[in-house]
Amino acid sequence: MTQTPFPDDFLWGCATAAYQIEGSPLADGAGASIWQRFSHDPRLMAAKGDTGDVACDHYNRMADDVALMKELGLQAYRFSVAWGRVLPEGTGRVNQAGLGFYERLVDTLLANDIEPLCTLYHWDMPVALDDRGGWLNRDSADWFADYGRVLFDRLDGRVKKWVTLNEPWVVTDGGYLHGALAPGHRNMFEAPIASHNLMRAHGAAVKAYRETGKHEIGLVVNLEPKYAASDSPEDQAAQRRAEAYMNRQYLEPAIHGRYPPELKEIFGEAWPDWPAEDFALIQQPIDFIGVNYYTRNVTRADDSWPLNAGPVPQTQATHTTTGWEVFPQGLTDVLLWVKENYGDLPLYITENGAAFYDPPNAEGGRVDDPLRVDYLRKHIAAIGSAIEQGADVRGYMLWSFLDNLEWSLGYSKRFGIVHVNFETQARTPKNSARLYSQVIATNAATL
Ligand SMILES: N=[N+]=NCCCCNC(=O)[C@@H]1[C@H]2[C@H](O)[C@@H](O)[C@H](O)[C@@H](CO)[C@@H]12
Repeated sequence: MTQTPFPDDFLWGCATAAYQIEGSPLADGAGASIWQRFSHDPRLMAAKGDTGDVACDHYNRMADDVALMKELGLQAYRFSVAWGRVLPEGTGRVNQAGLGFYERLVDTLLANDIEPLCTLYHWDMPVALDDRGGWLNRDSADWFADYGRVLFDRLDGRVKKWVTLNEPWVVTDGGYLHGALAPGHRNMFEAPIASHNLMRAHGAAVKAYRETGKHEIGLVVNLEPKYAASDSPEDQAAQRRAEAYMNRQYLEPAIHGRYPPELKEIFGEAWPDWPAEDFALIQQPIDFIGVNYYTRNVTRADDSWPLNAGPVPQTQATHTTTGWEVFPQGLTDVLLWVKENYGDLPLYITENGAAFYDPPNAEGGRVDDPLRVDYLRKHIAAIGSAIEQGADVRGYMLWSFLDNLEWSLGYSKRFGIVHVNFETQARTPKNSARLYSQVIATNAATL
């Protein structure tokens, strides 16, 4: 066994998101989100009948869940705020009961020596704002900044690491281009507009934070390294398009105040001429980049829409139940790619994990999940390798603490290191949770 020690102050935690775990989406005056609407629409939801009405019932079980985080030795916990709990109409009136839940969550975490990392937007826009155009409305930047101010004013200081957006790529590719996620639009002209307004909103929220904030704020992007299938010019160009579309579309404007040129090539007439002043807003300096890593993509030229670039199936590799290749090297590669392209901003792995079939094991409530244990060992070692090569990685938020609602795929895709029996709401740490506790205790990767 080889041990790779991590930096002394490396932060080990887990990540979740409001709509995926909380349940009670309309409790205590909360306003419905686009996921409340989407999950109840059998025409849209792939896993028909799987809604966020109960989920992991975390809204009612928060204290016990935090106690379990403490038992596992978590040092940090990345959660998201349901915008509609705090601002039921999205703007204006503050729902103190909703804000109070997050205040209790933060205080309970701190009382258990667990650092809170708070994500403002993890996909659940209030329907009241979606009905006003949602991310297609340029006013969304102001709506989002005002929402951020409510949270910054109440929680900054207790929360010292803020995230504006979780994965703007998934929000627009899933919600506006392909329609697989809320709000379920399929429109090539809408996707760039939603993307751009999301990034304007990111900038506006960072700017609002700098008015009073005394700590750190960053952006979380999902990065999937693209490896050209061959040296052919066609595959090389396909790799550049795929990398620009998923991996550069958000970091380029946030860090460099520009878009990659491939996006105009991809979207053509659907790619607007953006007002120059928008980039000054988007390019607000941030304190860290959050990287969500799950898998890689071997990319070749094909006739798929809209990229004319698609994956080469890696049939020999292990895959998760979401169909993603297990490829730990991609995590090392993508962390070094961020360093090379976006400089030495501190990095956090804000999500990494895998869904596998986890047969609950009756004996003593154990859940044996060897594939996830292996996945975590290898990906944590991959981070150690990136750190050894100069990447300034400060923490790791494992996805996810609990089995939860995997968006349109429902509850069958289990990412948790803690098994949830959705009939009884019983929580059972899996063997992967025990492994993670050891990693945290030793502050080292062991392979
Ligand atoms: N093909 N392929 N490529 C992989 C692309 C991954 C894009 N999806 C994510 O990153 C989502 C992120 C989300 O924050 C969380 O809310 C989700 O539960 C996890 C698990 O799905 C991940």
